[in-house]
Amino acid sequence: MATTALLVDGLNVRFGSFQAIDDLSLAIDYGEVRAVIGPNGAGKTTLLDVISGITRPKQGRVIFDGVLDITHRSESAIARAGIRRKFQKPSVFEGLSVRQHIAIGIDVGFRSRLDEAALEDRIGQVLETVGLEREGERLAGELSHGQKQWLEIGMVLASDPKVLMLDEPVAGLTDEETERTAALVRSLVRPDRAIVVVEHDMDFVERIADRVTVLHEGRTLFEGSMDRVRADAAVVEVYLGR
Ligand SMILES: Nc1ncnc2c1ncn2[C@@H]1O[C@H](COP(=O)(O)OP(=O)(O)OP(=O)(O)O)[C@@H](O)[C@H]1O
Repeated sequence: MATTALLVDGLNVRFGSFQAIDDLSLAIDYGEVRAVIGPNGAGKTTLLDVISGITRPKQGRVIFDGVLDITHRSESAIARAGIRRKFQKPSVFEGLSVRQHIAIGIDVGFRSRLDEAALEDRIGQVLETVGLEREGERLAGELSHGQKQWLEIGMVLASDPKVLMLDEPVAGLTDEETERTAALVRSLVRPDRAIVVVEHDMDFVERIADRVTVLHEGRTLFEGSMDRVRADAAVVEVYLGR
């Protein structure tokens, strides 16, 4: 198995005359939690958009699993390949139950390999993983903000992704919910999975990240452990010191 889950190579994204991603290269390994941090407008969400096939780069490539060039694949093909994302804004279906959400997250290809009992088992496992095993029959609209975030993480987990991308998973959560989310993210680490998290909450990042990539103006400003990130003068100058 390749050790590199995602290789981003010489990526450039422009919006009109604005260079959102500027010759960015980085490698994210299986088995790690990688946090991507940086000031507003640094290009973090744009990077996730390119990896998930929503935004087309002007130049550069994204290679998945060592061999598969996903740069010009469709969003659905990239998702089917095993790259899943939780978006920044919670977007649950208020009138559907928690279980129904997880069933939706188990994609058709995966589902066709499961009989009814196996499907129910899978839904139960996912609910237990995200701590919603007692909420299965509730409508998503009745959940707290934190529970909605965990439900969305459950939806992306349901198909057993190789790459899991979480865009601001603790925005708006209480301290206790943030702590639970950190424990949840760490529980999802596996040797054959890479987890990429974009987040502004630095204490949360410190709890979850094996390595941190600091973006600034579409480029990598620094990469390393959170300790080293906190000690880097340039990072303090453009981001942490603010
Ligand atoms: N579709 C678009 N058209 C024009 N400009 C865009 C588009 N998408 C993003 N941008 C601009 O590109 C820059 C990078 O945006 P991006 O959302 O990637 O930043 P970010 O690092 O995720 O910031 P934040 O922390 O605020 O979410 C921003 O200045 C943004 O306004």
